[in-house]
Formats: sequence, structure tokens, C-alpha cells
Amino acid sequence: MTAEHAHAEGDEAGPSAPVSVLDEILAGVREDVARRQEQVPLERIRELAAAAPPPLDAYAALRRPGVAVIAEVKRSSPSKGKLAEIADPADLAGDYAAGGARAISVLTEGRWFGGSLDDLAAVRAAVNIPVLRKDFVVSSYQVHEARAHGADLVLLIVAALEQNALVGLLERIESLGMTALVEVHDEEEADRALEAGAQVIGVNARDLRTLEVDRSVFERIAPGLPSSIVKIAESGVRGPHDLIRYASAGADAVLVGEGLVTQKSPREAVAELVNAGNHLSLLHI
Ligand SMILES: O=P(O)(O)OC[C@@H](O)[C@@H](O)c1c[nH]c2ccccc12
Repeated sequence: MTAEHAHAEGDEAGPSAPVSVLDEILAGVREDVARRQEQVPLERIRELAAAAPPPLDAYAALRRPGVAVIAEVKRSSPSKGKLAEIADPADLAGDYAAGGARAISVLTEGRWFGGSLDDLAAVRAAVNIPVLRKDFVVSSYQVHEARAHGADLVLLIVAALEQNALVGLLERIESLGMTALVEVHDEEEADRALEAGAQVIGVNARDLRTLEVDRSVFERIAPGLPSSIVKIAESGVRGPHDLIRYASAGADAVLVGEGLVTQKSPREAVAELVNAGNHLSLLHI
């Protein structure tokens, strides 16, 4: 993989770059983090992180044979608006785990996704499988917050971070015993993720700048990733046939939100995906 698929026009932050959805989300996140940090200073959140029960080994859990399903607690999204009420995230997470999910993703961003750190803590208390803090992490404060609320995995979005920030946050996540899930959307970002030392890489089919979904992005990027990397296909899984498509292209795991929270029985919907994955493993596809 090379950097020849360089920036699309308008990709580079600069005075004339258009404001993307990602930029808007990040501006809100920075404000929210600053406000929380005024209430709970860094020193205190570090202490809370250090006092939390030790993290689970998410890398090992995702590496196990078969296609892992990472089920997401997601109330709303910038592209679709409200998806589901989810009055009790702990309940939903329990259903996901009972359906065979290998890990749970919890959106903690509030303005666009309707999530919170309370959701994360509630899910952590409800399941004993790895839990991902899914947010727009831009500061080490958020990494300590994730640990303090019981996260085992933390998302880092390459498109949201300069390379040195990416490296620093990844090291911070690992120094707290957690696993970083490093999200990419093109070849250049995948190169940056590898260079930063990512071991778990998520390829998001959704472009966070435009919100468009293109499931072929995984097929383009995954073959260029070393086999030691856990490869996660993110977004756009509507049912078993999308899981089969991603798994056939090399996905070790799929991360599913909308396709589960909008189902009458999220537990059965997870079980259907898990079964489809098991079937593929038996056939050695
Ligand atoms: O609801 P979907 O299409 O199944 O997508 C889930 C997940 O991939 C998506 O929520 C997501 C992927 N990367 C993100 C980064 C931030 C917020 C959300 C996301």
C-alpha cells in the first residue's frame, strides 16, 4: 500500500477547506470534553481510571476463530437521525451478549449519537465481554475517562487526528492495558494506522466527511493489511449477506449498529449474524 491515493480535494484542513460533518462533530466534542474536564480534573479521572477493575483482553477475544460480531448501542446517527429509544442500554447489551456478540460497542458521543459515559458504565456492569468506547477521541483525558467507565477498547479515528496525536493516544490506550481500534477509510489512512502501530484496524464503509456508505472500501483496503492485524468491517451490515460479503473479503469481525437496534429482537438478529459467521468458518471460506 502506498500514499499514492493521496488526499481528495478539500481533504486537508485549511482556511478554505469546507466544513465536513466530521469537523462539526469534533468541534462539539472538544467543547464537551472541556466542560467535563472542568468538573472532573485530569488528576481525578486518572485516579478513577487506575482504580477501575482491570481491562479484558479485547485483541485476544477478537482474534479467536470465526467471524466476531461487535454489536453497537446506538440511539441516533447524523445520517439517519433517531434510530431507537434504547431506554436501558444494559438490557440491550445483555441481549447482544446472549445472542453471541463477541464485544459491545457503546457510542458515548451525546450531540449526534445520543450516547453518554453513563451508557458505557451501565453496559460494562451488565456484560463480561469486551466493551468499546465509541467516540471521537482527541485527547488523553478521554482515554482515562474510557478506562474509568470500564472500557476495554477505545476507538481512534485516523481522519480526526494528526499522526503524532494518533501515536500518542494509541500509546496511552495501551499503557492503560486497553486495545485501540484504529479506524480508517482509505489506503493512506491505513498506512498511517500501521505506521502508528495499530494491531486492530477498523475499515469504516461510511465516509465520516460525507456520511456516504460504500461497502467496497473494505474489499479494497483489507488485502493490504498484514495477517497479524485484526480486521474489522464497520458500518452497513444489514443482515447475514453483508457479513458474508465482508468475511469473504477477510474480515475477522463486523461492527453493527443500525442493523441491530432497529430490529424487533436484537438478540435474534445478533444470533443470525453469528450463525452465518459460524457457517462460513465450518466451510473454511
Ligand atoms: O449503524 P451501522 O451502519 O451498522 O454502523 C455502525 C458503526 O460502524 C458506526 O456507528 C460507526 C463507525 N465508525 C464510527 C465512528 C463514530 C461514530 C459512529 C461510527
